[in-house]
Amino acid sequence: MDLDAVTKQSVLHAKPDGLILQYGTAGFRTKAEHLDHVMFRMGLLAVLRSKQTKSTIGVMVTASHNPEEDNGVKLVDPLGEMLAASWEEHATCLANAEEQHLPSVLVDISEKAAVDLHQDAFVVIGRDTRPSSEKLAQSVIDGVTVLGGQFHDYGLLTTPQLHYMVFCRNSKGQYGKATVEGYYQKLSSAFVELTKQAFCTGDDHRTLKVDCANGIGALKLAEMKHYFSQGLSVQLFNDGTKGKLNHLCGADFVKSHQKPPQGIEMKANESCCSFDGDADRIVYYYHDADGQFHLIDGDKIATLISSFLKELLVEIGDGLSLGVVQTAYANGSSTRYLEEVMKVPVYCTKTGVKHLHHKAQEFDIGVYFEANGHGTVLFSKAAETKIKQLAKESEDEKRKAAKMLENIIDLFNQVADRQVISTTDAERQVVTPPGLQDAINDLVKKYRLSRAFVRPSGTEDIVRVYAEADSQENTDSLAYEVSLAVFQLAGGIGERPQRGF
Ligand SMILES: CC(=O)N[C@H]1[C@@H](OP(=O)(O)O)O[C@H](CO)[C@@H](O)[C@@H]1O
Ligand SMILES: [Mg+2]
Repeated sequence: MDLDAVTKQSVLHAKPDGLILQYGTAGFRTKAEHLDHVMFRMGLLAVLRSKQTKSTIGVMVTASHNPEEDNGVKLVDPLGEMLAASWEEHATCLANAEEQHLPSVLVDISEKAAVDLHQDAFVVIGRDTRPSSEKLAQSVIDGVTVLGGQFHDYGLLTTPQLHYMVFCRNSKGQYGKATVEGYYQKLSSAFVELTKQAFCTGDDHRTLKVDCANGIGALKLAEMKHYFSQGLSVQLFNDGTKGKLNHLCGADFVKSHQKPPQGIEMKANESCCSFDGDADRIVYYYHDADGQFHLIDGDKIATLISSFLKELLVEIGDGLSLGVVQTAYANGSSTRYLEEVMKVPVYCTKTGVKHLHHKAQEFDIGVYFEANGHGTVLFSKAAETKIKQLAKESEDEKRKAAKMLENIIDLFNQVADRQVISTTDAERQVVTPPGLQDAINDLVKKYRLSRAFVRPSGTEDIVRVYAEADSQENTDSLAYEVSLAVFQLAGGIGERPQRGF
């Protein structure tokens, strides 16, 4: 490591004095103007991680569903998963080191993680459409090059595409071609094949209206839609030509307001969906003939996918295990339905794709979704081999089911001070401050079929309050009462929470 060169370059990406940031639920996130040094340093860290794993590492510049003025960065590990937890700590140390300590922190990380500094390093970089992203991606590149790493800058990419590129490169192309065309080809041909197998006659022409949150999803879907042939016609809305990123649109808006985004025309029973700012979330919705809005969020998507998979697994009869992973934000009825009606085991992890992904890897087939629309299905290597074999060798009905599963494998890109509040039990119970959990328990008891919990966000400087109950009115009241308890017992500042916030 040429530490003198690092010190010299770092002056051009100086850390604002006293600024402390945490590698949170999905990397670093804050106002874009505070992130230049973090980007440079994540370039440095990506090189060390690449040397240590002897693999390509990804860096994605995005702040996902957060406002346009924010930005963020996350690292992607060799198999396309989120950065390992032990390296999140290194990331936080490196991002917070004062200028003069930067060289020693780099040496320290290399020693602790037993990085072979003679090894080559390769880093791939992607970014979303935020005005600040291009310059910040250049700072990542500066960090990579000063430590002698090689890189490929993909420029504008969705988060799932960057995960895909990393895995393709590390599987030496076996997973697919590490290009955007490779991505479109792989996923669209699996989709087209599967719809041929699964649809009944009469549904062979489908239209889907897509709210792209005025983000990167619009650019990439505009390219990808030509690959679906005639089986699916895609119409783009909120494509970034007029509106602001994530403003009054996108998956987060639709999920948290439980209403359609602005900028989309919906007729009765038309299928619509929304991405978030980096297109790694999706929620579907429609208006019925009476104008009632119906949301198919992550919980419902997980349920639909699991029931489809379960039918196919029964058909192939091969005893492969199926499990569903959710977070505390999953609606209680979806958990009950999966466990009691579908008889599928359900597990709850902390918020954030990295936690769900990890748990889902324990099954032959692991379905995981956050209620807000992040999710995928993971197939173990053993399950994939069995399915491929059955698709070739077995009898008619079995073979048909196995062939569908084979396409499903390819369809999923398998590659994911508020701190006074601390939590346990997959974030469903408050540990500190004392008294807050008792207060929540008392409030929950007042309502039927109710649940509530609170936790500090890992992407924004806020405390999130979750509530569910038997009616909208009761849910709103419970949410209001819990937020008052938080305000009183966790040292709330500023205005007291208002009813119907
Ligand atoms: C309740 C909620 O939606 N939380 C989101 C949000 O995390 P917070 O730690 O809650 O801010 O952003 C994460 C990254 O996009 C996403 O994984 C997660 O589900
Ligand atoms: Mg996102």
